[in-house]
Amino acid sequence: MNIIATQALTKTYGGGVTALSDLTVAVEPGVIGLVGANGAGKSTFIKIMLGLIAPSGGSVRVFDLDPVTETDKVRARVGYMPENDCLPPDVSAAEFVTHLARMSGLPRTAARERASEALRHVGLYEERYRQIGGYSTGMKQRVKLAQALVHDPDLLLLDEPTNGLDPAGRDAMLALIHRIGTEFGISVVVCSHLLGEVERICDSLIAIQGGRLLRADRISSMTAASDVLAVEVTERTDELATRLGELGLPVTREGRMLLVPMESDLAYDQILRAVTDLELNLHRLDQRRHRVAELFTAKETVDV
Ligand SMILES: Nc1ncnc2c1ncn2[C@@H]1O[C@H](COP(=O)(O)OP(=O)(O)OP(=O)(O)O)[C@@H](O)[C@H]1O
Repeated sequence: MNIIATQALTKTYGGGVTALSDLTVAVEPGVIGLVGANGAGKSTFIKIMLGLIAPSGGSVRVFDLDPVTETDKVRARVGYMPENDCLPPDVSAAEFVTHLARMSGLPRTAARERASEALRHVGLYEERYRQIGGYSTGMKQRVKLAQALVHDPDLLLLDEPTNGLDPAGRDAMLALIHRIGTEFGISVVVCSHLLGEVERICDSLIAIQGGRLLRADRISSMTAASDVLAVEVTERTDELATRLGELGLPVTREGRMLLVPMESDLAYDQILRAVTDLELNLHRLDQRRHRVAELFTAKETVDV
């Protein structure tokens, strides 16, 4: 079953900015990366799924519910971690997360227990009675994640969860998200402009550019083997390139690697023979895999 399905979803803001255009996508459960450059329309998509803003055209269903007319039902099943800093500095994490649990409808005692549990899951149990204002950026991001988890949702929508974190903090946050997705059985949509980050922890990707869908697929399909052979020798790469050229193979060089299209089954054997004839040490010879970054035509659109 799809957890999210859109049909020709479009959002035009006042002033004529089209943030989403004709977006049709069906999303299965799992850890899903929503990637695109700044301004691609990721936050707009998330806000529409939460019923915070209405689409200008097309439709969206979350757990087969309409976020516009069944907003409460959608929010009961969805946890949201916003991008911006939005935490009150003068209360403790325990008080804040308990308060949000109460707002989601839990009785007082259950709310307190669930808040402690959510803060334990994100690694803030020991620090939960300290005021949020004294927390580091990484701890604040964890509080935001805990409040998204507190009402035991089936889907988490995380908007740029690694924002402002140093490399170690990023790794820890990504590991935590991956654990939530795999161990808790909650589906997670991780929204990011950093393709390399989401690629590490997601099963599938939705890539958008300028509000339009580039591709939605499992990462394993996106990185399927290509019809190009990559060959690398430990030294004398130029000599091998010349020899392969003489054999009529169209060779291109990429750093220390030579790339040869597999136009026929012969290419593989010809390369091996050339390496042997020249008495070179073969470092690698394999079918090159597609890279997810190839999705984005212009290199500068995402940081890989
Ligand atoms: N409330 C608004 N009014 C007018 N234009 C808006 C509004 N919110 C977003 N936009 C515009 O819509 C486009 C998509 O913005 P959105 O925030 O959804 O992108 P994003 O992919 O989340 O980018 P970022 O990573 O920078 O948050 C941008 O051009 C943005 O300037």
